[in-house]
Amino acid sequence: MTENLNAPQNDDAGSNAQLLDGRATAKALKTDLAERVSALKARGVTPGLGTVLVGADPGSQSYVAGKHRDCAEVGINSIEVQLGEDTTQEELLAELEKLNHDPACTGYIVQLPLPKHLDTQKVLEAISPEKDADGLHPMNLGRLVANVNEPISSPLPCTPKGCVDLLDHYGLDLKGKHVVVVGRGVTIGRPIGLLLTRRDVNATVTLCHTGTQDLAAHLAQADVVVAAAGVKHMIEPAQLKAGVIALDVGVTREVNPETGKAKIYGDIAPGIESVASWYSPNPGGVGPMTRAELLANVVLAAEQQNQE
Ligand SMILES: Nc1nc2c(c(=O)[nH]1)N[C@@H](CN(C=O)c1ccc(C(=O)N[C@@H](CCC(=O)O)C(=O)O)cc1)CN2
Repeated sequence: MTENLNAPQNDDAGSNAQLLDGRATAKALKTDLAERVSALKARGVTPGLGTVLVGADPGSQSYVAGKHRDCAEVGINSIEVQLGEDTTQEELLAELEKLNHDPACTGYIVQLPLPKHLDTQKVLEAISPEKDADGLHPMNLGRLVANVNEPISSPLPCTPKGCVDLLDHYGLDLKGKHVVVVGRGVTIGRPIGLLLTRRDVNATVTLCHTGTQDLAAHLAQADVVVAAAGVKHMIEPAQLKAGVIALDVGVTREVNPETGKAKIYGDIAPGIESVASWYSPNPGGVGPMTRAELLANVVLAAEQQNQE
């Protein structure tokens, strides 16, 4: 993190709210990744991303399709595994075993959430840690907890890494800032606290969840809010301090029954521009960063699996 852009403390702070543009930042990241992929290809190595989708949830289908479009954009090969809703745990584990041994697959993900009859934790544990493109295998999460990055740099969970890189891209310095994270899920809420409290970021983090007694009191104190509960518009901008940096991460996807079109809603209700100093919209903020970070993990894995 570079320049220090302290949150304004005055009442008209929101009039100059600036956009944390995830689409533009992800594009820049992908340009850099495409160069690294070209360098790998020049050495005869083509990275391959595998995705495993169980069932036909329209949101998950759309995210997986987006991941493969991104792969094509930067030159990564795609391996798509599509399984029926009634796939058993054993059948799913057998598919993962195939990917664990497939030399064309550098890294892969299992799209979440899984149908309820499947054991998500056991599934994540069955992914080879070296091919864990989501950074959600317990060994990789454990390395994040232990803050070990040498000699091998482990894959980091994509959404938290996307948040950190988005803030970094805009030169926002979180040193000494109080970050309030809302939501304790394994893909965002839990790991982001670990990233933001590393010495290179040096923020102070409060993790709020459904058991938090006075969420409003925590929100009112926050210099930075990471809203990752997945509850549509649960946070009103008026609950936040003037000058707050707001990252709207949670996703609620609603389909209009008349048009059949899906619309995305974040966790923060409309109007954040009038309160925040910086804000990430939803859509258009952390979502595209999540996708770019997935590619980054695949490229990193390919580089590490083929060290000169
Ligand atoms: N295995 C995983 N499953 C899930 C993850 C994950 O990181 N790994 N995160 C989410 C879904 N997700 C990635 O899979 C994801 C969500 C949203 C976006 C995105 O780019 N959103 C766009 C809007 C897209 C739209 O209009 O439909 C945006 O925010 O602009 C990318 C990836 C749960 N599952």
